[in-house]
Amino acid sequence: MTSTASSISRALTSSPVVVALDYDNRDKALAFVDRIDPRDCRLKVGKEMFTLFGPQLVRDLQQRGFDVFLDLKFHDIPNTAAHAVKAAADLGVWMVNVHASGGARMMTAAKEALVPFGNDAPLLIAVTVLTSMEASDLQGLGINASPADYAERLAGLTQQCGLDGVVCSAQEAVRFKAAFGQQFRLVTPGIRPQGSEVGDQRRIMTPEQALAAGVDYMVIGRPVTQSADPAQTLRDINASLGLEV
Ligand SMILES: O=C(O)c1cc(=O)[nH]c(=O)n1[C@@H]1O[C@H](COP(=O)(O)O)[C@@H](O)[C@H]1O
Repeated sequence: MTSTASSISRALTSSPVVVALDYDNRDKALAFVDRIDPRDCRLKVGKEMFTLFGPQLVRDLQQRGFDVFLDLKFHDIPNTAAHAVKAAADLGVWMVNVHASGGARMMTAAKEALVPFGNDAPLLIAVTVLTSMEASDLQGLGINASPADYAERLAGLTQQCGLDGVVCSAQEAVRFKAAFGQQFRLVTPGIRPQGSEVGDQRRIMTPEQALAAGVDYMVIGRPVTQSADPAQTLRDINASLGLEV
C-alpha cells in the first residue's frame, strides 16, 4: 500500500521544529528549502501550497529528505475523511490532520483507514480550536464553553478515538499533558524565538517555553522562512532546546 514516495527513507531529525512552508511561489519555496537541512526540522504543507502545487510538491520535499506534515485539516463525512487520510498515507507523509469537530465517527473512520499501513502510517492528529478563535466566535456557533474548555473536550474525544494527538495552543500544553498523558502528542503553532517578530500571532511562547510546557512539535513559520540565514536560525532554535540534531 505504500507508494514510491513513502518508500523513501524518512529523515530522522530529533528536532521538534516543523517549519510552516507558506509560499504562493513554488520556486521560492524550494529555494528556501534548499537552504535548510532535513536534520534540523520537518516541513508543513498547508492548504494554499497543496491547492497550488499538489502532491508533486510533497514528493519534491520528500526527495530532499524532509518529513512532511500535510496540514489539510480534513472535515467531512466519515467515508470521505477516511479516504482523504488514506490518500495522504499513500503519499508517504509523516503527519496528517483532521478537525476534531468532525466528530467521533469521522475520527474513528480516519484512524481505521491507517490500520493497513502498520508502522508506516503517518501520525494522525486533530485540530481542536483554532488559535484565531475566541469565546465570541464559539458563541456564534452555539457553543458556550471557553476556547480552552472546548479544546480540552475535543482533545478528550480525539484521544478516545485513538488518534495520536492534537493541534492546540502552547498555552494549553501543560493542562493537556496532565489530562491526556505524555504519549498524546501536542502540536502547537504560535511559537516565536526570543527577539523575532510576533506578527499576527497573539498568545505566543518561545521554543524553550513550549518545550518546558510539554509541546512535542512546534510549528514555526515566518521567523525561519523570512530569516536572512534560515539554516543558522534553525540551528539557533535547536541549540536553545539543548539539541544537537
Ligand atoms: O494548523 C495550523 O498550522 C495553525 C493552527 C492555528 O491555530 N494557528 C496557526 O497559526 N496555524 C498555522 O501555523 C503557522 C504559523 O506560522 P507563523 O505565524 O509564520 O509562525 C501557519 O501556517 C498557520 O496557518
